[in-house]
Amino acid sequence: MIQRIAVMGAGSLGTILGAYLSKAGRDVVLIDAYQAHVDALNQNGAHITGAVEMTVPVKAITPEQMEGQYDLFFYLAKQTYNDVAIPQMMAHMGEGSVICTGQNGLPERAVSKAVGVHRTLGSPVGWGATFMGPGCSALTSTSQAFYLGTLDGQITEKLLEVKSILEDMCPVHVSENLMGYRWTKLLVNCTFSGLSASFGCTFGDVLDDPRAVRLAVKLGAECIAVAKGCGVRMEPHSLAGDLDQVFVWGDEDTIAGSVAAVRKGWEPHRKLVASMAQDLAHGRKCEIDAINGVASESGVDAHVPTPINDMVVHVVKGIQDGKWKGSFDNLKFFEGLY
Ligand SMILES: NC(=O)C1=CN([C@@H]2O[C@H](COP(=O)(O)OP(=O)(O)OC[C@H]3O[C@@H](n4cnc5c(N)ncnc54)[C@H](OP(=O)(O)O)[C@@H]3O)[C@@H](O)[C@H]2O)C=CC1
Ligand SMILES: CC(C)(CO)C(=O)C(=O)O
Repeated sequence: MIQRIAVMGAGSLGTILGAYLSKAGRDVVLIDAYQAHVDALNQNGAHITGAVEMTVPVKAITPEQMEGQYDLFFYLAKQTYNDVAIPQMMAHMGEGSVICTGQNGLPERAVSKAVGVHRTLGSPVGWGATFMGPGCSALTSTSQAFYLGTLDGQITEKLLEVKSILEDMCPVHVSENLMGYRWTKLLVNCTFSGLSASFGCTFGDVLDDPRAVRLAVKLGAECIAVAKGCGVRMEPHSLAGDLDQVFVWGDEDTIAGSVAAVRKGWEPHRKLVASMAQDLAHGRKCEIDAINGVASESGVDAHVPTPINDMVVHVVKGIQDGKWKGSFDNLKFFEGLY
């Protein structure tokens, strides 16, 4: 039975999930490395703005203040912090404890390597958030969903318990095919998040630029080919639309049809700025290796070429290393590839 819950990494997403679980009366603590944020959460509550407005009293601590065992960790720190955060959680887990990772990419690999497949759940997140400052996060999606599953496809009692906890916030779609959800979310991040980071722009700016939106189609087609090559059957995701209609690469008429479908389907998300782009704007390392980097690596394993994903990794790493800035000038790197 899950009683003690921890949200590990209470930033953009974790502040919001923690607020909903606290509001529902759960025994939940928000754990974050940013002391001023932890102090603000304890003093003023979690202030959620954007698609909802609410301020909820919450309990918050830093990782060093963790005590005893937690039954469930919702893991929402960036994958760039895995080396520190996973051991911190492991020190406070019992045999029956689980980590449910909502991180982007294919994050169950690192978590299950550390704690075992039986203590790993995956929960691709179908909504967006932006950290506004100590104590405050903005919910940037008007509708929200979680997707949930285990690596071995079993629908366990623990999984169903976690489902009912996440339902304190929004609908939860459970499937035996977690990797199907993962790859659809990975496509969302490889396409629009990768380009939002490369060009330092919103999803809407990608839609509006004829070359960028074409690149998004080609990136999506690469992801679908790699997923197929890896034997993954992709599942529907609220942010991605009908993949087989939208991300088809072929002759010019086919590409024009895909571009039109992408523009229509992604219009509601035009204000989103990818969390990778936000990290770069703040001079931080972003999750590029865990996103387009993972698509490229999986392409190598599946013998599927991924030239556009490879180039997104190159461009974003160049921004991260201060070699160039995120701007539409970076379209030049993709010339001749699409
Ligand atoms: N934001 C979004 O819209 C979405 C994000 N995601 C994914 O969810 C994950 C979390 O993203 P997001 O909420 O944006 O991330 P944020 O960076 O906003 O929040 C993560 C928080 O974790 C803190 N942190 C870092 N290390 C530790 C640690 N060892 N222990 C506890 N806390 C720690 C960070 O502190 P500090 O600031 O001091 O580093 C930060 O406050 C990522 O994998 C992201 O890709 C998925 C869907 C949407
Ligand atoms: C799709 C998106 C933009 C949702 O906010 C996301 O996953 C991210 O920013 O990392």
